[in-house]
Amino acid sequence: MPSTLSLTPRPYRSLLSVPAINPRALDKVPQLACDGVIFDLEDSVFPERKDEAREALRERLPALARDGRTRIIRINDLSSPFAAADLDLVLAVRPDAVLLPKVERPQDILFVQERLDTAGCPPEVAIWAMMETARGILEAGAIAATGDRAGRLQAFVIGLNDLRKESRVLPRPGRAFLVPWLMQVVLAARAHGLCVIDSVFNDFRDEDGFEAECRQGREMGFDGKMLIHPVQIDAANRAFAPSAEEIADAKAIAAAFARQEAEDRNVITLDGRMIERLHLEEAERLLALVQVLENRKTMP
Ligand SMILES: CC(C)(COP(=O)(O)OP(=O)(O)OC[C@H]1O[C@@H](n2cnc3c(N)ncnc32)[C@H](O)[C@@H]1OP(=O)(O)O)[C@@H](O)C(=O)NCCC(=O)NCCSC(=O)C[C@H](O)C(=O)O
Ligand SMILES: [Mg+2]
Repeated sequence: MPSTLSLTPRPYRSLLSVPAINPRALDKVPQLACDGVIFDLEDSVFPERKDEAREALRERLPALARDGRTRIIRINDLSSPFAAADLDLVLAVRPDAVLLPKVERPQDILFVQERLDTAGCPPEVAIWAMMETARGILEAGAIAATGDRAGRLQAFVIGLNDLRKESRVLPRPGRAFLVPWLMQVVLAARAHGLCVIDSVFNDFRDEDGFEAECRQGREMGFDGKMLIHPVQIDAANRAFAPSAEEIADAKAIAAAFARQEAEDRNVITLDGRMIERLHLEEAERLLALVQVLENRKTMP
């Protein structure tokens, strides 16, 4: 059974990583138009400053991004000396999700799930997993399956910096040699009803390169992209939102199936194309997302 959490149409077009140690970056969060914020305790925080970063989040997170945007805390990996205190923080401030880096085995998810469950953490606090090691990619299906039967796992996030480092695949436009692994993660996620977020793009001044990678990510089926800099937000929001053509097509499909003559039919013709009820389900999912995005625009 796919996770029920993932069936809620919540937009994840743009998830900005904000170093928990950087107060000026934290100050910017309320003004940013990203769909979610990943408050980072891992790679962007020097080991000697982990306590300070945790304290900043303990103090500031309750007031940050309370406007419906997703609040995620990325903790340090479970084998590090920092993970226990990071999890204590998660239990104290209860973000929408805790993001685990370098997940390699189902047990990594189950360990954190057990910790949250036994501490009485509400089921709405989800677990997200970074897929960024060779073992993690090879085990993607088994890891995704931990989200079944109302497990807390809700999303995968790709981490290409770590994956390139370990695999030694060179960074190249088009990511040709990485695409099979990325698609393996997308497929594993979808098989178990999870969301799936594409990797960061490091060269934040390269607008064309970033837009091309967002387009590619959308075509590959990702729900959105993890970002490192505010300048990347608008392009990601555009690329991962349904286009005007897609919205018009979804509305036409919904209207065609709403006609009386389609009432007892599973297959109809629309503009010379075969349309089945599965296309209606796709159209309804897309229109529900559009509605959520519209509502967000009108929020104060
Ligand atoms: C990459 C950066 C270090 C660049 O910082 P900087 O040189 O300071 O950029 P700018 O001068 O252009 O900044 C302009 C103002 O914007 C604010 N800013 C910058 N980035 C952010 C941000 N992420 N969130 C909020 N605000 C931000 C700056 O503070 C400037 O404002 P002001 O100080 O008032 O002048 C920097 O962008 C950065 O630290 N980015 C995030 C780094 C990070 O989170 N890394 C971890 C995620 S990457 C990852 O997960 C890799 C993955 O694991 C994998 O394996 O692939
Ligand atoms: Mg990483």
